[in-house]
Amino acid sequence: MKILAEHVEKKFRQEWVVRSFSFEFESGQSYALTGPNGSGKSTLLRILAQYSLPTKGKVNFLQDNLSSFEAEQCHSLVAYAAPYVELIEEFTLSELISFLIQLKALPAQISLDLFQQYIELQPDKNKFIKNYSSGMRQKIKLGITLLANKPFLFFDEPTTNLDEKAKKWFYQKIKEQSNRLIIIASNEAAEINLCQHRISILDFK
Ligand SMILES: Nc1ncnc2c1ncn2[C@@H]1O[C@H](COP(=O)(O)OP(=O)(O)OP(=O)(O)O)[C@@H](O)[C@H]1O
Repeated sequence: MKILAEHVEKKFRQEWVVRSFSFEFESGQSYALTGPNGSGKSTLLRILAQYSLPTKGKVNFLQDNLSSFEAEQCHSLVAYAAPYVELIEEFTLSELISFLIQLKALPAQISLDLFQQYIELQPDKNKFIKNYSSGMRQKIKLGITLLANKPFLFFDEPTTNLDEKAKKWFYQKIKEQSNRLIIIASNEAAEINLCQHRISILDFK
């Protein structure tokens, strides 16, 4: 599978954030999207995930035979973790996992125990998500994204709020991926170095 971006441009009022971005992303590969604060990494990441529309140009998700997925299928191909993608704060972790399974955002076989083992956290099962620490919430978001049965994984500043142990956990989980297409928007050297390819957004201004 591929993500094909063709002549993508994005303008907010008078500000061009991305100019003429064309790129082919392939399954089994990982890509770091880099650039200084405010350069447009998150904006471009959302467009590539088809969460928002470009001002000009287009993004297509392609099947192995290179035909495009139908627009209504695209959403089901993406798992996305970012500081601006919120968890449902009023749920406990157990309720959150059940809800995500119902939405098909997590596979049916994921249990609370399995999830906790995967994220290497044993938080209080009855605690509301809003009462978890910011690092724990971030790890939960990353766990949900990694465990989603989706071919395209998007991460925006994934190790924000994580301690060293949790960062190493995340790096290891990314290294274990082989068939998925991974895009990480980041300025962190360790996250950028995890990826096989590096794209500087400043080249598309
Ligand atoms: N909805 C919006 N309306 C107006 N301007 C926006 C909007 N979203 C983003 N911008 C502007 O687009 C530019 C790029 O923002 P973006 O968040 O994509 O950058 P970034 O590279 O991800 O930054 P950071 O590293 O700080 O997270 C900024 O000038 C920002 O203010």
